[in-house]
Amino acid sequence: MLEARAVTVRERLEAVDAVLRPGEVVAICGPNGAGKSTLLSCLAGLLAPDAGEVLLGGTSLSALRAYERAQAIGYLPQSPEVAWDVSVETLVSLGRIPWRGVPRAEAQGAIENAIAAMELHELRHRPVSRLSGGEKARALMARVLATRPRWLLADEPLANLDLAHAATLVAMLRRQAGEGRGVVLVLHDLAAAMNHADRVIVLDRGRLAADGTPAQALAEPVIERVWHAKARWLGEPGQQALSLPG
Ligand SMILES: Nc1ncnc2c1ncn2[C@@H]1O[C@H](COP(=O)(O)OP(=O)(O)OP(=O)(O)O)[C@@H](O)[C@H]1O
Repeated sequence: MLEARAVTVRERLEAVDAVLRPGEVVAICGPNGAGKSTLLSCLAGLLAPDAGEVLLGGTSLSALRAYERAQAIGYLPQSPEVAWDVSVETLVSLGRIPWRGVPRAEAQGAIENAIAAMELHELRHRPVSRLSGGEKARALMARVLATRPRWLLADEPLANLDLAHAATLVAMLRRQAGEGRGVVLVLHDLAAAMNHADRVIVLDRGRLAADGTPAQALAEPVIERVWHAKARWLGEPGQQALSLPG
């Protein structure tokens, strides 16, 4: 389990509690500035809370060594920077850094699976500087997958993807959850959260506003209270769209 216990970051998060379970796809939603990225960074162990703590399997993240944390938790930031202009294949292989000492064949298998999962075969030798925004996003997700972490934390992973690649990514994340990994996604697209998450956490001005099934946490009255929008859900469960008044 990955647990946020009364996590507080000054002026950004106020005593947020959340217990995340393996096998679940959890969406973190909320308006701009609500604290979503801040919470995800705390869960990844990249930002230390001012108060409260994050526990992984009962152990405080701050007590783990950096490589142990990196083996367990894969993190895709909202606007990732790539420091060196390496090829896609090299970038993906950087996901194996936390696992130094693991047999080469196992590492290569993880890299090949990640390249296949993100449909990057044709781009594997291309320098990162010559990728489109969506291609780069897929390459960076493949780097996270190559680590084979128990937890996949991604900030707006669908933002740059076209329809088909977004569907591929959603299916892949569901498979990861089906294999027992925990998947935590910051999503602005409330329909994606409604249709694809098992559970939704809503933040509002640094506080927990709702936590439950998508139907509970993204109910129309919650959307009105948190987003100040009179929206209506249309369509069948699993294929819902959000209609906003013009
Ligand atoms: N490094 C920082 N130092 C101080 N305050 C910050 C920092 N980064 C973000 N903030 C502030 O903390 C609050 C929460 O930011 P955060 O990025 O977590 O929001 P978010 O919900 O992810 O927003 P968005 O949807 O716009 O990406 C915002 O008011 C933001 O201005």
